[in-house]
Amino acid sequence: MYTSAVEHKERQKTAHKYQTSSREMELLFHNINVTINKKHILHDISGMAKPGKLLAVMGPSGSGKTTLLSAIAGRVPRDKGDVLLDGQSLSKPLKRKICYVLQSDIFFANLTLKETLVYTALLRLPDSMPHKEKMARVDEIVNSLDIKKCLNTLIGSISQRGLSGGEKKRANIACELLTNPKIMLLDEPTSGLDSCTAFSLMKNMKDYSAVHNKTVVTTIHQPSSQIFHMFDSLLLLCEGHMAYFGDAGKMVDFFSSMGLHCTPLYNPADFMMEKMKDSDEVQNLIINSASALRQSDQWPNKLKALDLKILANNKGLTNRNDKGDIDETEDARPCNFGFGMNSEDKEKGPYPLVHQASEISICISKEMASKYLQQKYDDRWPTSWWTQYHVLTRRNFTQSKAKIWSKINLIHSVVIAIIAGLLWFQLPRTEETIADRKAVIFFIYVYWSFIPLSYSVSSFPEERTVIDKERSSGAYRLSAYYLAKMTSELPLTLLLPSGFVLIVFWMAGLNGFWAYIGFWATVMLTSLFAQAAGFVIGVAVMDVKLCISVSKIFILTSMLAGGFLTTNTPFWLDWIKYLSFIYYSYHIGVILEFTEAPPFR
Ligand SMILES: Nc1ncnc2c1ncn2[C@@H]1O[C@H](COP(=O)(O)OP(=O)(O)OP(=O)(O)O)[C@@H](O)[C@H]1O
Repeated sequence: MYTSAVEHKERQKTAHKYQTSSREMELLFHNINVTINKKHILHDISGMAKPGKLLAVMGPSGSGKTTLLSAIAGRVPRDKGDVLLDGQSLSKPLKRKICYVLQSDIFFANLTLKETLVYTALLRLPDSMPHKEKMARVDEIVNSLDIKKCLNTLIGSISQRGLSGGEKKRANIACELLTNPKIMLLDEPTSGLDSCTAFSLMKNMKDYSAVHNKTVVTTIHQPSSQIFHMFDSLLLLCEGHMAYFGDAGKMVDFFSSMGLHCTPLYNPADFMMEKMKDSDEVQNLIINSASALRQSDQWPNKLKALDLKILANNKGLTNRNDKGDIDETEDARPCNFGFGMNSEDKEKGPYPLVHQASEISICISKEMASKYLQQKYDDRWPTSWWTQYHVLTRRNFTQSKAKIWSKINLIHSVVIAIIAGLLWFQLPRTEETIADRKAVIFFIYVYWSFIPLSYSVSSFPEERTVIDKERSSGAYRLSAYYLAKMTSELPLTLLLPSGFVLIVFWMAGLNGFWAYIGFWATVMLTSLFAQAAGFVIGVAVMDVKLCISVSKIFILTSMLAGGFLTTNTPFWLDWIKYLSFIYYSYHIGVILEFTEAPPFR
């Protein structure tokens, strides 16, 4: 995949073909209000971010930065407010144009960085894109983010060493960049990094957004002055209220206008944070000044137009959209507040704000209707169900192979099989061995119920965060994931019990070849059932500790009611055996062992 520079350039050219297939997008959010658990977190937050530019969202801890990004990405419901991409409201297909890089690094720990990126590319890039181009895209992102040297390193986890914190942050961003999003939302990409690594990461992002004309919004806690000067625009939040929105370079002037002066050579970011954590009076002063800024000439026209629209609606002005008589030939100037204005439109002069405001509903509905219908089918899933199933099976197998093929599992099963085989070694065909024969049969079924159940029960809760993250960016269907998971874990479920039955059955000297085949088949079915039961418990409970407790109750009850340990249950509890899957397996095993068998002496 990583070969000569010439080849790399060629690949970049072809990758570029897919990147520039559609134009880049401007993000506009207006009067965002969010309440979570009855707590009003965001109050009328507005702002915009342009292609090729970096918008930084800053504010003290708990001021609502993450909530704002989540609301823009459509992952947190808004009480009110609009999010517009190039003038269109945020629809489901448009959400896929946004990538949201979470603060925490959520990955499969057993995959290498290269595997992670390749599987992400295969899952999230469209089927129509040739495999070679997908790999070229991975190659390009790897070079842009400078992570080539750690491609073969495991992602790792708390208990297993892997990528460093900075490398994980880059890996996180790389996975999202693969889909060539129009808008990138980064939540605290530099948290936990030293200043040098943080600077290099932000520089990578700045360069990437400039070269590829991407719109980038990032939250950041306390940037160094070097990082601060990279920002094009700045949105300050103070306890969920807007404290500033405008050019990053003019923030100091804004504070000076309130009589809050930043001394030369002092980091403007530190200065601003100090002021926003100051007394209530200072905080109110800042919030009120930001409010006044919204009424001033410095406030962007596109945001003003939206303010006016709300004002017009509140005053009950008639909206032509309500009448349903849209004249498409009348004044064909773009109605999306100048987004994509051509020179002819510009000559016609600025479109009156009030006029723009009254037109907003019309443009959104007209443009959306056609675009949405067109995108509805194109953008629902990036890949077909079959691709998702196939790639997820491979990925899950790679991720779980350490667990599936671990030497410990293999040795553990062989040792138990040999011990059981020796304890019940070549049972003579006498009446005294009937109880032992039943015991060995029961033991095999219980053992191969317990093992698959205990593996599968914890796998969903462990993977849930990764699956949630991937599914919220629309990567694949749940059905594809579930079936892929079942398929990839089949080897564990079937191969080990096959070997186990082979050893114990013949060592114990049970009833001949055909009984062996029937016995093997029922052990396989029992294992599959136990695996499925484990998945169901895992999905239903989702808490690892609780899962283990519930699965213990389930397996022990199935065992007790299985028909071997208890034969004289009270009549009013006799029905319980029918709820035990081991009861059915055990009785089939007993039938196979004692019918059509040589007579007992
Ligand atoms: N599910 C929730 N229930 C109640 N309050 C919440 C919930 N989620 C967030 N909040 C509150 O909303 C406020 C804003 O949280 P948010 O995570 O957006 O802040 P932040 O600026 O990103 O903080 P930090 O910089 O520490 O990450 C906080 O006071 C937080 O306690």
